[in-house]
Amino acid sequence: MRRISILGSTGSIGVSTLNLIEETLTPGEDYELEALCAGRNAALLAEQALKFRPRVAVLSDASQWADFSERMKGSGIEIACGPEAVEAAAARPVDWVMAAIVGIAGLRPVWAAAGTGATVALANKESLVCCGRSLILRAEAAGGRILPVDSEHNAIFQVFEEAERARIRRLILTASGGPFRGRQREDLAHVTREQALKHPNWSMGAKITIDSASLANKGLELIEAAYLFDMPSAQIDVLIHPQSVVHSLVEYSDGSTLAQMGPPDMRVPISYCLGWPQRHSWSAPPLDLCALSTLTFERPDTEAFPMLRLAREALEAGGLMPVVYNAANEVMVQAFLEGRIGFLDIPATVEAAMMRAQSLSMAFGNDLRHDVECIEQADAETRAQLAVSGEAAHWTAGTQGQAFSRA
Ligand SMILES: NC(=O)C1=CN([C@@H]2O[C@H](COP(=O)(O)OP(=O)(O)OC[C@H]3O[C@@H](n4cnc5c(N)ncnc54)[C@H](OP(=O)(O)O)[C@@H]3O)[C@@H](O)[C@H]2O)C=CC1
Ligand SMILES: CC(=O)[C@@H](O)[C@H](O)COP(=O)(O)O
Ligand SMILES: [Mn+2]
Repeated sequence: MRRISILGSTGSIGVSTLNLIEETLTPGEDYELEALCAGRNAALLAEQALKFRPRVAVLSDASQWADFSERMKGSGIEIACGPEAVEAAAARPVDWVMAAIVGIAGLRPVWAAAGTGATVALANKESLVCCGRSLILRAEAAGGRILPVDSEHNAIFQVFEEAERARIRRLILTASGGPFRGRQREDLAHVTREQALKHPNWSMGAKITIDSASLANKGLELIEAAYLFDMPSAQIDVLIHPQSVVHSLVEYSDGSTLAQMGPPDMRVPISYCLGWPQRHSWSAPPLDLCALSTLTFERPDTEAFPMLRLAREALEAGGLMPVVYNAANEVMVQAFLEGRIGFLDIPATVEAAMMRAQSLSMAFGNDLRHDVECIEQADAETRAQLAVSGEAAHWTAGTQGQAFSRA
């Protein structure tokens, strides 16, 4: 019997995880649910809690608390509210946690879960990008481990032979290219929120979908891969693969390149994490190779999509620069989703934030002992500066096309 918690249960990954659990595991026999946590969707969290009956259900957003507690009245399930309650729920001892809160809001809960010794199925890439290897070391020190849910990293994890590490030439991350693949930079100035939210292959939450459109998602994934697999930037490549069937590859020095393939369905990597170290059977849709037309690969255009180049620069700068990259991106994605800025303001502002961080020397050094407080400080400082500067308006003036340079 395994004890399971799901952080971010009302989101795209959270719902898929609950669907898989419902299909393949028997409550009370195979698993019991410890915690379900969500942000502000009181109706869905209450529905999930009443159906799956966790020990505790936690909503972060206090403005939805009255609605949530009303829906949970008489259920006998412990309920709680606020970010601290989410963190406390994540710290409860369990065997397996799905970490699927979006963005930096996942940082403290992921850090807490990693400290319990649980197996943490990590979807929340932003927390790993900010923590670096310290998150992995924390999980291992507590007797647990981090398993990658992100489809590319899950693919690499499936074909990465640790004993052959010295003979791994490079990791190749695949990227769909998003809805604007093939466009020139100038064509991106006036793209709309609705266009950016139309991912060609995957159905996902809004933030990651915008990240896919700007290639910031692949940028975050580049950093994620470096930390997860302890590989230098120079040994990680990105290729555009518009079909999203080959989820990533590992090239060995004997000429073999191993790939993991599958339909673009997150239940595949989630089930791998759920079953690990065994495979987990479910009604998985088969990959119909004959129905595929062609599988194509091309180099990414980092002129039109600078977020990939900036992520590599953040990774190579080290220290807290990935925190700056992530924080500035989160602020700008939210502003774009709210219609306050244009698409090209995202990379321009992230680049400006990184240049500022570099000039303040706030983000340098390769000290991997990041603790949550220093990450939060760098995150808050980046956000505060963007707010003071009126986001894009001030930041982008005069910085278009200027290269971020390493010290
Ligand atoms: N969707 C996908 O296919 C993939 C997602 N990922 C990663 O997984 C993570 C989740 O993505 P996705 O499921 O698409 O996102 P969604 O936007 O669909 O879901 C986000 C989840 O986080 C919850 N949440 C938001 N803020 C808080 C908070 N402050 N405290 C607690 N919970 C909060 C939301 O709750 P509520 O809705 O109630 O507000 C929701 O449950 C992201 O980091 C993403 O990059 C990685 C690979 C693929
Ligand atoms: C499903 C998944 O893992 C996403 O991160 C996906 O990779 C997004 O697609 P892009 O390749 O377009 O970023
Ligand atoms: Mn991915």
